[in-house]
Amino acid sequence: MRTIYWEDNAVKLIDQTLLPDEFKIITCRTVDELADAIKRLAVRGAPALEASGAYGVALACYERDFKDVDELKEHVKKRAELLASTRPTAVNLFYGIDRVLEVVLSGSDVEEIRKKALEEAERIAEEDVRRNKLMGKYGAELLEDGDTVLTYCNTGRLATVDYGTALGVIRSAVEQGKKIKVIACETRPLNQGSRLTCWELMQDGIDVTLITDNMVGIVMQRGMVDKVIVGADRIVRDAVFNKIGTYTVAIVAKEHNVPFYVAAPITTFDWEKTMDEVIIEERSKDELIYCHIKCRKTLIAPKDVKVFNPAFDVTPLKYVTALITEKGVIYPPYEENVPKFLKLGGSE
Ligand SMILES: CSC[C@@H](O)[C@@H](O)C(=O)COP(=O)(O)O
Repeated sequence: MRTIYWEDNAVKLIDQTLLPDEFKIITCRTVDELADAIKRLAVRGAPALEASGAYGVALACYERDFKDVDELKEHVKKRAELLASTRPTAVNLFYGIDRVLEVVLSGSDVEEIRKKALEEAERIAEEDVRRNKLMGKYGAELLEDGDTVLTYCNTGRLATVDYGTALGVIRSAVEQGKKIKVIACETRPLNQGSRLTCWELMQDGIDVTLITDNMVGIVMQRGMVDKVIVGADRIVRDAVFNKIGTYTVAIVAKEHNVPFYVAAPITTFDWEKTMDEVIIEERSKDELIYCHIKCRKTLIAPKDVKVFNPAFDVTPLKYVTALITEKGVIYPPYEENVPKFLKLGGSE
């Protein structure tokens, strides 16, 4: 089933804060509800955020009655602003919002706009699944039978509409009959690796071993890792933004000559920008000082301790062996090669 979908004039999504303990679908009938789900990471992962932004703008068209088309457009613009304010780093969120908003603003009839906005959102969701499969196909060529792949955060079907980016590459290699083992990092503070990646891979019968984030050094030093594949929230001219901790993994991989691959769709590229121009989301102190799943109120640090909690970090492109996209695998020099791939078109 899909991570996020449209049903009965509402956006439905798997609540990722509860997994693996509980599998629950949330129904968002208003943009406020969807914005809240995005902020508290009930839906997360750059491509899933792209679909969330797209469905969110479509949802704004259905939220209430409008006396005319101008009133609808004003309402939808405000709702789009709210969606855009939820999370700043993953560029895909803005891509999804803007694409559907453009459809809304170019329409001239309320019913027609509603229909076309929803069709556009559904198209974006379909494109995500298609491009993940393509990324999987291209990326799987980099994996050999018997490889152990280390991955970080969750880049699977839960982080996308379906199939996944970095996990999609692993999935695709396994579908080709290759024996692949995965080492999943826990990914503190919200444990997307231990809670989501391990759950997803085990559901598919893919061999996965969980480690804490501070075990990356020892597994590389012992030669237990053949390749690293991670996803991305934004790829700029000089760096990859991804879940906090990715940079450390990249440096350790470089030290041990382990190839470090990043799998992401073309809509994750923001090639006009450089690393200094991107906002890194800082999240609540509570994520570090409390046990945050179910036992939310158990202190695991002194309540008054000072906390720094950035959600993402910046990995300079010099650490990246290749970028896996739905258009193919891009190798350095990126300055020269990425623009050629971007010219091949958007998300397909
Ligand atoms: C295919 S998902 C790629 C990235 O979005 C993923 O690695 C990541 O960093 C997600 O962060 P999150 O804070 O869980 O949204």
